[in-house]
Amino acid sequence: MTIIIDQPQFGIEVEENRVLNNEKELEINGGFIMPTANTFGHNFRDYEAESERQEGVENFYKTNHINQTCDFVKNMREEYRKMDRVEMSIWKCCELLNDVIDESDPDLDEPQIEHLLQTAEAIRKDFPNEDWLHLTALIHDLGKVLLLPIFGELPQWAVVGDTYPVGCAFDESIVHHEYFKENPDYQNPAYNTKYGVYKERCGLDNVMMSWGHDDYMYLVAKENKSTLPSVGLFIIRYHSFYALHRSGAYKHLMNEEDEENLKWVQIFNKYDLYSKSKVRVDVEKVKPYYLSLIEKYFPAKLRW
Ligand SMILES: O[C@H]1[C@H](O)[C@@H](O)[C@H](O)[C@@H](O)[C@H]1O
Ligand SMILES: [Fe+2]
Ligand SMILES: [Fe+2]
Repeated sequence: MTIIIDQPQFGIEVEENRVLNNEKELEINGGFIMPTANTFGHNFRDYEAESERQEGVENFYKTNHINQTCDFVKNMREEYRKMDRVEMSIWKCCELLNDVIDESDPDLDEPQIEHLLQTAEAIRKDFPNEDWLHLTALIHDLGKVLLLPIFGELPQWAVVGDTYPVGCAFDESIVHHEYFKENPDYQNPAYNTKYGVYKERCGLDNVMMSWGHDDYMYLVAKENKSTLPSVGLFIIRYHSFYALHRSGAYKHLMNEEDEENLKWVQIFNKYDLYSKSKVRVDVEKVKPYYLSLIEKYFPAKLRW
C-alpha cells in the first residue's frame, strides 16, 4: 500500500508529499527506511507515552538533572582526561558494549553493540564514499563503557541521556526540564542566566557540556590522536545535544565553524535515532570492513 503524507508527526525535516511504503515506514535519501514507531510501538523520543520504559526513563532524567552541576562536570573532565585506566583497541571496546544497556532510552533495550552496527550500516548505505562517517557512527556511543567496572562504573545519570550546557540557564526544550529545579546551579546567579559564564558566539568548544559518553569518547579520540576529520569528532561530541540539533536552543553560543558542523550532526541524527530496531546485523560479515577503517583512523591500541 502507498500512502502520501503532508505532515509527518515526528520532528525531522522531510520533504512534503513524500511516499510511504506502509503506515510504519518512511523512506529517505535513496534507501534508508525510517520507521515511524519504535520497538515498543510508540513514536520515537516520546517521553510522555505510557510504556514499559516510561517510568524508568523519567527517573533517570530526574537524577541526571539534579546531579549534573558545573563542579561535577569539571571534576569528571579532569579525572577522565588522564586516560590511565585501560589500554585496548576500538573493536575490543565495541565488544564490551555487549554488556551495556542504556536506561535513558525510551526507544531501545537491545545491547548497545547492535545499535552501533545498525547506525553505521544504515549511514553507509546512503553515504557509501564517506568512510569517516561510517566509523564515526560505529564509535559514537562507545563512551558508554563508563558504566563498566574497569572504566569506573559511573551511574547511568553520568553516562547516558541527552546532554546540555552547564554554567548557563537550562533551556526549556530539554527533556524533563522540570527536574532542574533541584539542581544547585539552578539557583546560582552566576550560572542561571542566558549566557551564564559564557560570551556570545564563544564557540561550543568553550562550553562545558553535561558529562557523559559523548564528551568522554571525544576526549578519547582526541587524546589518542585519531585522524578522523574534525567534523567526525564534533558529531561524537554533540550527538546527544538535542536541545541544539533538534530544538535550535543555545545557538547564541555557536561560532561559524559550529554552524557548519551542526549540519552533519543533523544528518547523523536521523541514522542514530531511526535505525533502532530489532533487525540484527551480521557482526562477523561486516567486521573486516570496520576493522580496516579503525586501522586507517586510529592507533592499534588506545588509552582509555
Ligand atoms: O537515551 C539516548 C541515548 O543515551 C543516546 O545514546 C544518546 O545519544 C541520546 O541523546 C539519549 O537520549
Ligand atoms: Fe549516544
Ligand atoms: Fe546512538
